[in-house]
This record gives sequence, C-alpha cells and structure tokens, in this order.
Amino acid sequence: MSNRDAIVVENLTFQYPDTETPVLKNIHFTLKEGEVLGIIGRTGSGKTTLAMCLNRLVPTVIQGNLEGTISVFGQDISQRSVADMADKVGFVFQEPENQLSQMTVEEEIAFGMGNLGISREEMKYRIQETLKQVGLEGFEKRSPLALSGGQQQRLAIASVMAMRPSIMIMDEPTSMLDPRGKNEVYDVLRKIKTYGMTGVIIDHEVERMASYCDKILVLDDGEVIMFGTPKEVFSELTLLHEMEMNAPQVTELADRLRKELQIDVGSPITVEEAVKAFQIVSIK
Ligand SMILES: Nc1ncnc2c1ncn2[C@@H]1O[C@H](COP(=O)(O)OP(=O)(O)OP(=O)(O)O)[C@@H](O)[C@H]1O
Repeated sequence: MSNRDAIVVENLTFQYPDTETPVLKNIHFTLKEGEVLGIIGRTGSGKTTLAMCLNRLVPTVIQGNLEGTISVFGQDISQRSVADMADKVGFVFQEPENQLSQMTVEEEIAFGMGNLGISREEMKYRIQETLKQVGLEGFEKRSPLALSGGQQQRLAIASVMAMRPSIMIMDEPTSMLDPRGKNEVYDVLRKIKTYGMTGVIIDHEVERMASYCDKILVLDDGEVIMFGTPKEVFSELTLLHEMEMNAPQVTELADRLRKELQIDVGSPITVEEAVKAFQIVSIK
C-alpha cells in the first residue's frame, strides 16, 4: 500500500438550502492510496451527501453551503467542476438502470470515455480490458437492459473503470441485487482492489465490508462517530447498537458467547477469523 494520501477531508460541513441544520458536521478523515473506505450509518445519516462531496456533485449540481476542504491526491478540489473530476473520481450509483443509457454494452462503456477525448483505438482496448475485468466478455453487442441486475451493475462499474479514475466511489452498489448479484459484484470489487484501486463504498452489508474494506467510517446524524479498521470499528458493539447498527454476525455471536456462556473467542469479524478462534478455544 502506498503512503500517498488519496483523500483528505478537513472540517467538512454541508447544509442543504432548505434545511435548518447541516447534514454533515465537521467531518475529518484521511484515506491512503490503494485503501478502500466503507461508509456505514443509519438511513439519513449523510452517507450519500458525503460521497457526492468527493466528486463535487455536491455542491456544484446538488447545491448547498459547503465549508471545509477536500483534497484529492494533494489538490484542493474546491474550484473543480464535476466534469473536471470525472477522470479522477468515478461514481457508481445504487440503481444501475439510472446509469445505463446506451443501446449496447460496448457503447455504454464507450460513452463515459467519449467525454474524455480518448482515441478510438484506446477505447476499443479499454472496452475489452474492462469487460474482462468484470467478467462480461462476449456481451459487447447485448442491450444493457437485457442483462441481469448483477450484470448491469458490473457493466456500470466497467463503464466507470474504463475512464481509469484514481478513485472509485460506489453508493450502495448491491442494494438492489439478490444474494447472487451481490456476490457477483463483490467478486469484481475484490478483483479490482488487487489492482490497487482507492475506493469508497457505501453499503449495509457489514459482513462483506468487514473483509473488503481497509477502513470503516461510521456516520450518525452527519457526524463521524468512528473511523478505523473494520476490527476496531466492529469491536465497538455497544456503540454500534446505540446507533441501531450491527457488527457482522460472527462478531455478535462471539459477544453473546462471552456474555452468556463465558466462552471467550475474542472479536472475530470474518467467518475465517471465527473458525480460527474456535479452533484455539477447542484445543484449550
Ligand atoms: N437535495 C436535498 N435537499 C434537502 N435535504 C436533503 C437532500 N438530499 C438529502 N437530504 C437530506 O439530508 C440528509 C442526509 O441524506 P443522505 O441521502 O446523504 O443520507 P444517507 O445516509 O445516504 O441515507 P440513505 O441510507 O437513506 O441513503 C437526510 O435527512 C435527507 O433527507
């Protein structure tokens, strides 16, 4: 992992024009290049607004009063337009149909690149490359509307990846999908991560986030309540429960085993960690 700061957010406060109080309050965090940040929090806590501040959708398209600074790879983005940010910060939305607008899969991937002035040859190369990365080779001539939900979301991811942004933001990319679709998308995200992608993902899937994310940020009523590794954040069960959130089920189970049966297996956050912890306890 690189030591370069990818995103630095300092004193970020944002208020929509028609609300009485800010929806984001004095937010601070730093994300290193190659890290993936997971943002969690109950509904209305400000997750989407925060994500949209990072690519300037807020406050340039969705307006309001923004204070504080956001730097992307050392550059203050306060004077940038959304178009200006497109090749630096890619955004994948919750509902793929809203993002897909073209007649064929290859046209869909070419569409975003078209705005960046990329040559035809390079576009052809990138279409093949990204289709391979998301497991949609052979689908070039298909209509995006004829794909399954998981395939559509992978196409939406491919069309953002083809623009080669340094940072990918994904706002609940699996919330509209069934378990199979969710698995397909996370399999792709894991693969992309191995290329050193810097990412920000909003999701309610704490099990998947525990193993996928490097850092977790917990938002509540516009404030950062916790920021740390998944282990640090998901070990704070009392705090999470106060905010009506849960840790991964294995962490919840370990907590109940300790409290109700006095069996201490620590605080595993993934099934793999839990299995190891149980092995140690059963050997003892
Ligand atoms: N354009 C807008 N104008 C005024 N208020 C807004 C606007 N968009 C969002 N809000 C309000 O800002 C708060 C934060 O909304 P936001 O969508 O960022 O939260 P969220 O954590 O992403 O929620 P969810 O999990 O439901 O998607 C909410 O109270 C919401 O009603």
